[in-house]
Amino acid sequence: MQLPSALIQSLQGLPGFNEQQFVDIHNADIPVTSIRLNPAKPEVVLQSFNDRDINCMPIPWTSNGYYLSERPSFTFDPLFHAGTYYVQEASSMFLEQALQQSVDVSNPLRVLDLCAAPGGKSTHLQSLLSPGSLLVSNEVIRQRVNILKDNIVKWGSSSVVVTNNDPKDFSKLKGYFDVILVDAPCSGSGLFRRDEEAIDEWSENNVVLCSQRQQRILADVLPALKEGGVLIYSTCSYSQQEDEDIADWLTSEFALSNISFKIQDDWHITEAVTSSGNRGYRFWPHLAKGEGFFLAAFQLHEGDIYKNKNRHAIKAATKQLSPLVAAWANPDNNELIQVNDKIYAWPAALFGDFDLILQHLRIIYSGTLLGELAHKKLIPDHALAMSRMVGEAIGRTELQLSESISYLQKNTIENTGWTSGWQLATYNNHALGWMNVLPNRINNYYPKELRILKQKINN
Ligand SMILES: C[S@@+](CC[C@H](N)C(=O)[O-])C[C@H]1O[C@@H](n2cnc3c(N)ncnc32)[C@H](O)[C@@H]1O
Repeated sequence: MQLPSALIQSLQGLPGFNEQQFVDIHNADIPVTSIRLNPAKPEVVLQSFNDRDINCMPIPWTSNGYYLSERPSFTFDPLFHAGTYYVQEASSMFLEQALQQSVDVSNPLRVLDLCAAPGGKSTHLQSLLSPGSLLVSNEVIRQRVNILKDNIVKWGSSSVVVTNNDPKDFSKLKGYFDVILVDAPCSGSGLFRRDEEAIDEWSENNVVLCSQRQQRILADVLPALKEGGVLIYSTCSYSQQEDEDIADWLTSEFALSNISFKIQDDWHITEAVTSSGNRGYRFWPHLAKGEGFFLAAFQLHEGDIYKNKNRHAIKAATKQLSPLVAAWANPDNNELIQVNDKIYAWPAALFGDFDLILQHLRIIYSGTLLGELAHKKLIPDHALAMSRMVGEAIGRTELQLSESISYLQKNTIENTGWTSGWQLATYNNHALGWMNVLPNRINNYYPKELRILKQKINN
């Protein structure tokens, strides 16, 4: 098995990582088969395996999980189809510790499993929740919902709703869930032992794309978490960008605090401490008996979920920029900000909201673009001409109808003795845009993309 060298490189120095042991275990071909029993169905399963000389060894971090000494044909086992057990990777059953150590499961809870297909963690959650609890088991990809539904049906509880929604749809259920599990789609390095083809699909670029998608999914679903509620995040990737970095991003962007768990030494789970001091739990296949897995949990504080509402991502630079802008604009009640060479005016009263939106959404335009800096001078933007902020000292030249049309067609305009310098072209006293009148010509600054393309009214 040829593991991606860029992956190996990126894991150097992580607690618990040992290159030789990691490579060896991937090449050792020791399949780990594990099942989780359904406590709601009478326990005949272990006996049936024993009858077939298959040993069942308890998985230490879960109450109903067992390693099997060999892999039987599940397809031809009626007990499998009867939903008496689920074939599930052992590491991911650590979810049980995360849930039981972070919430009181003896209370009825509303739980969302956001990325649920094919249903391993949803069936596990069903077994862990007390009567009166609700589990919403969601899968966004339509083709994967049926397998999820079939597994939920097999598990036999009636307090589950299976949904097929995009994460952001859940923001309508504001503050509704006590627990949200995001078992996120990821680059899948933790499953290389089971799925060798995944190695070819792995790339550093995909790790970056996955981590961006994980952030989007989390940001979309978080409004549905109740104050004091618990978010459990997991992946089957070893990459820090999808694990530790996401944990740090969550606690820096949202009013979440990290929850740490008690783990026993003989479980051989590695505690990953992030650069912000958050704790996550990583399963290395050369240490713990299972596949690669990472889990971290968080609790939402009371109050606004967006922690950084007052910690601006962007800083107002009103004082520094005012002298430069003063000749052009009168941005009273606005703060001035600079993004690269562009200078914007943002309404002072909305500064915090603009800043918050900027951090979470893909903004195309905001406030008023006053202009762009070139050689320490401001070149005014069309948006300023269209605003009510143009400074009173700015010259204005009233155009006739035909001149106005010609200006809007972005044609060259003859200088018929107009005052020189930057000024607004107006029609009926309404600003059309900027022009710069030079001794021998007029530069027409009407935006090219807005220009009237037709040359004559009737053609
Ligand atoms: C790691 S798998 C979930 C495994 C499942 N929790 C289990 O234990 O059986 C991730 C799931 O996320 C779903 N997914 C993919 N893209 C998604 C997105 N943009 N938003 C939410 N879920 C997504 C995938 O279809 C997949 O079912």
